[in-house]
Amino acid sequence: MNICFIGGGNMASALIGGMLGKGFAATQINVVEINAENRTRLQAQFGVHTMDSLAKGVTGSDIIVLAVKPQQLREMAQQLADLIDGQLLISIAAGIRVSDLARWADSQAVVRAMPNTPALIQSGMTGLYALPAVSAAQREQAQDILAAVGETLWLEDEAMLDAVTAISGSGPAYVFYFIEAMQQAAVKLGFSADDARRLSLATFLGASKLAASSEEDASVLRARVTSKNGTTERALLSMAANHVAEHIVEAAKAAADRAKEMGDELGALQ
Ligand SMILES: NC(=O)C1=CN([C@@H]2O[C@H](COP(=O)(O)OP(=O)(O)OC[C@H]3O[C@@H](n4cnc5c(N)ncnc54)[C@H](O)[C@@H]3O)[C@@H](O)[C@H]2O)C=CC1
Ligand SMILES: O=C(O)[C@@H]1CCC=N1
Repeated sequence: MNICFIGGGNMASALIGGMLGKGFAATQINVVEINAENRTRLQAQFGVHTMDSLAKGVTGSDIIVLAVKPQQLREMAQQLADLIDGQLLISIAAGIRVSDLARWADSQAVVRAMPNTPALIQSGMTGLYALPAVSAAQREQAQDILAAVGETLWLEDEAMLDAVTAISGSGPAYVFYFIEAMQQAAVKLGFSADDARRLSLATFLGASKLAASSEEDASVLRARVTSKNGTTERALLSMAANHVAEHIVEAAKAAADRAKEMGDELGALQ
């Protein structure tokens, strides 16, 4: 299975790094990237073959992963229309609907996926949606690539991919934001930046692993930390008074709305 990435930026790099770590061979992967600096970085970091010509990258590829920005996708897909011959297209662009991509690329063999950057360490989460014309074998190819870098969730309703984008696609940024805030708190309480980083990261890792390995709901695990009239209770009361949970829900809703808005705006282009 030969795979061509078009666009070799942040998300393509995370996917490529994760795939190589899981046993894919660098010789299976071509990357079409217009930026020369990025091509040099990709070659040095992953040993993959890079090029700036779409035609060269696509030749001999079974699967094409579209990893450019949503605003760049239409032009690229329209160029691809003359170059492809039944290869599976996997788009990871936020918001862009499969029907629009199928129209631009003049192909029905299209899967829309929403991965996330922890794919780099095979700890990703990807939502997937396939057009009805995608064969079972092609669905399996998409599954093989994305399952290599983490968990997958196939959706029956494409609109739910905007929600996946808001939760797991953008989600790592929310978690990093919380880690940053914890580090700031630790520094304010007197720790060096290094110790603040250690304390915050170990706490996130430990709590995440505990939540993932437990049958209990997060609310139950939270209650076990929270002694009556103790320190945690004081912190959680402060968070509740500041409506932290509601703000997080609102933020994720804003992300989902933005995904839909991008789909509407960019999909309206012929
Ligand atoms: N960064 C993230 O966490 C996630 C991003 N995505 C999606 O992945 C896509 C890429 O996002 P990033 O990697 O963050 O962006 P990025 O800007 O890091 O990467 C895009 C790359 O495409 C290249 N490029 C632009 N036009 C090109 C063309 N015509 N031919 C070849 N290369 C071209 C750019 O030089 C750049 O290196 C977006 O559509 C985004 O919605 C999806 C999930 C998560
Ligand atoms: O911010 C974005 O638009 C992309 C999609 C999900 C994560 N990054």
